[in-house]
Amino acid sequence: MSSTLTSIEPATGAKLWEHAISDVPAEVARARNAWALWAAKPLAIRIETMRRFANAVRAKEEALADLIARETGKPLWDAKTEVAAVIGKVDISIAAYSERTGMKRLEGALGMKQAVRHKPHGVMAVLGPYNFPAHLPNGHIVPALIAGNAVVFKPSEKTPAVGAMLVDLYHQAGVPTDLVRLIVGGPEEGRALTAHPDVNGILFTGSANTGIAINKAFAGQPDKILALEMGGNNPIVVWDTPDIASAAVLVAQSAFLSAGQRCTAAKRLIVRESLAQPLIAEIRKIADRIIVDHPHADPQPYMGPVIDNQAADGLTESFLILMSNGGRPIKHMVRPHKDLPFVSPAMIDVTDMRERPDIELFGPLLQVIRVPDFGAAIAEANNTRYGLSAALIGGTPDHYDQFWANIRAGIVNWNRPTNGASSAAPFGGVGLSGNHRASAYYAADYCAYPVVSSEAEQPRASMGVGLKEIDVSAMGD
Ligand SMILES: NC(=O)c1ccc[n+]([C@@H]2O[C@H](COP(=O)([O-])OP(=O)(O)OC[C@H]3O[C@@H](n4cnc5c(N)ncnc54)[C@H](O)[C@@H]3O)[C@@H](O)[C@H]2O)c1
Ligand SMILES: O=CCC[C@H](NC(=O)CCC(=O)O)C(=O)O
Repeated sequence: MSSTLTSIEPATGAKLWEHAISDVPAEVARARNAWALWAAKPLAIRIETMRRFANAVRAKEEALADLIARETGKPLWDAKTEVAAVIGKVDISIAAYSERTGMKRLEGALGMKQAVRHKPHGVMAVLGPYNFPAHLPNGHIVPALIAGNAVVFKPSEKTPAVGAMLVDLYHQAGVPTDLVRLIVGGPEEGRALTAHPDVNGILFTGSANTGIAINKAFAGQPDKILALEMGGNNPIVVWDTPDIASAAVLVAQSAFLSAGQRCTAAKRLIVRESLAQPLIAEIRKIADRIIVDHPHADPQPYMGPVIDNQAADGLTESFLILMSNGGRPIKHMVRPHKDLPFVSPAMIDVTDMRERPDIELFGPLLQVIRVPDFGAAIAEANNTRYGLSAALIGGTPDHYDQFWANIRAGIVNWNRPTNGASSAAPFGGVGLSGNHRASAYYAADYCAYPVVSSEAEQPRASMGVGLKEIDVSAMGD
């Protein structure tokens, strides 16, 4: 067992970063000790510290974007949008805290006064994915800190350097060093956090398999908070539209942005049989023009590599498995460099497959399903255990009403891509995509619990009915 973790640049195979594996109990103890003082600080101080964090990120935005691009392989322009989301998260979380978990006064019958306030849970463990190594963990950490929690943060073992830089930025902004602790490690350290008695909750973003494992590990512990943000097998349905060119662009963006490594990426294109041929031809033209290159290349690429060779091998193998089970290739997945994880965008028609695997193929691989009518399109879209994002392109307002009413997902869009969700809205899915604890604007909800207090300035009271009369004659003078 290695005692260090090494991070590799996907685009070059070069070593990027190395660090000793963390001592999980020691880090949790430091966060636990720092918690009470932070929770007792006025909200205004916690908010001010988060604003300083946003400024600290602004001051280092070039360096952070560069590191994200190098460690994930995503194009530099894509990494810059991730940094913008990190900065934007602060103001959004401040507004969300006051709207969703702020203080409220209620006036009841007979002048009874009640107050609703929120308390932090304690030490929250944040487990991050590799595809958005800064933005998505930050989407748990900022609301957790505003609410008064301490945080132990374990970035993905594939992107620890970005995680380390994020933690440095919190500290530079004045977040106490012991309050946010970096945990360097992999699944073993994730399991140690899950099992630790002093961790009050896990805020997780990652794959459904890992989310389910954590859910099982938490069985019988109703006192622990668990927010699961997991993957998707997201459908994009294209129905009657005169604008095939725009529909094709929306499909290509949904499927191939960030090399398809977004939880909201479209994995299945469901299209009316009569539109299939012209639409597929148009998407193919776009896919043929997509530049796949190093994140810093000039001209700028649309896609970089996927995260590592194992992921690239898994995708090309999946393409072959779909083919050998009846899928008809529309555009093959090609690996231009034998030892590096670059893959080209790929499409396969799986309409005639008897059984389609309902798994998230986390890369630029789009499966096409042709259907005869709108009812069949909705049935196909729902033919998944996941339920994160779904989009309808084209169709009438009636089609959209029907789509919205029948689709089982946390994001249901019309004439917009499946991905690119806003931080200013709730973000989460159902089924294998999440456990009904939406993140983004609703992250405030799982970072604090409500406490209701009935309050009066004096202990004035009466028992009301059901008491014996007082025998006044028996009372002394
Ligand atoms: N819904 C969302 O908001 C969202 C956002 C981004 C990514 N994702 C999903 O994340 C996945 C890609 O990320 P990934 O491959 O890094 O996910 P992953 O599940 O492999 O890892 C996520 C984190 O969990 C840790 N971990 C792994 N096994 C663990 C265990 N048994 N116990 C505790 N922790 C453990 C990892 O070390 C990592 O930090 C995709 O499925 C994607 O759809 C979801
Ligand atoms: O990979 C998963 C996230 C993709 C991204 N979603 C968000 O950024 C949600 C907003 C937030 O968490 O603040 C997308 O939809 O592209």
